Amino acid sequence: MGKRYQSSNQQESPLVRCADLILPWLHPIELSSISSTCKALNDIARAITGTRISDASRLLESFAIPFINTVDNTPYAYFLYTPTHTLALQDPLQARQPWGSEPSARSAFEPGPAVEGSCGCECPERCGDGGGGLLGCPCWGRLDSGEVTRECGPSCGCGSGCGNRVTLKGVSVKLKVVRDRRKGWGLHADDFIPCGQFVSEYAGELLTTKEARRRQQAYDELALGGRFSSALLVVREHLPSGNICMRINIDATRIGNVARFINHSCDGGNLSTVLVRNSGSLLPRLCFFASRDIEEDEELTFSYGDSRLRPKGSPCFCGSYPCLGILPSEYT
Ligand SMILES: C[S@@+](CC[C@H](N)C(=O)[O-])C[C@H]1O[C@@H](n2cnc3c(N)ncnc32)[C@H](O)[C@@H]1O
Repeated sequence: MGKRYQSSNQQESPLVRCADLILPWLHPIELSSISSTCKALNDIARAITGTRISDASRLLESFAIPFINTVDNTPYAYFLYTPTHTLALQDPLQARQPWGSEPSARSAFEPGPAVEGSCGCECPERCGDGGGGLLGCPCWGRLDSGEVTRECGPSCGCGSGCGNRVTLKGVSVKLKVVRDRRKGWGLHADDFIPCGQFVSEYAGELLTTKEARRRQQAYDELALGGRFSSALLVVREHLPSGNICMRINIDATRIGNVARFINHSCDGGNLSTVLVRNSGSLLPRLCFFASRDIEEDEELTFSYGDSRLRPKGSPCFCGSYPCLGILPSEYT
């Protein structure tokens, strides 16, 4: 394309190259019609950007979760939204999801694997209605460590109003995604969150360990180029003996929910993680609960791990008193 028509940040797309060949042949009326079409498209693109800024969750959560940026001109972060964990896609870079026009309040991704033939509870519409409170429901339970808890799920007879489906209803509190000059985007409370309140699942693609290692290597290389942050989390579920019994790799980098914006804090932050097992689901889900009362506007954080054990990370800007200055790197 003739450099005359190319603005400094314009990529030479096939469309622009064709335009350069075709436009010089047009009558004035045709040229002006093309010009007004471009203005209309520009208006539509601006409106879509505005809608995207207003809700990171694409209407897939109960409350809109806006992006707030007062530090630079990045309007929002682009990723595909899934409210719960989902099977890995062959090529997540090619996957698309409409965002910013007519609402499509339905996740397009396949939920995590189910246990075939499993049976859940046979409680009426709400567990506990049959007497005995939630304690009477066979799905209810919490291990002594408090790190794993059980809930009703796909194989249960109870309905969505059951009180033992706390984490299955998606993000349950008002949140916002706020830009920080050094940490990038971060998740903040947009209202007071009481201690013990369920906040969000860590949703993303479920990967095999081989695929997790492959992707982590690719992400590390991209991160060397600067301005790329990945969100691949490895969860290790331990037996009481302390031996690893299961590892779950959740990648929220391309497909995930707003928990992908939760930054690290060396003091452990204000969120605790709990593995929730739902009757009928093969894999547990990693869920965040408030570990203390959280004030409106406060950033939500948790500990990514101990950076003394994995000292290869980039600088940490958590600002907490015991900050070690290094972000724990994910060990895949
Ligand atoms: C799961 S993402 C969190 C969201 C991320 N800030 C973003 O903009 O998408 C993890 C990345 O966030 C950044 N990050 C998280 N906690 C940080 C901290 N305490 N200090 C500096 N950077 C942090 C790092 O780039 C890290 O790789």
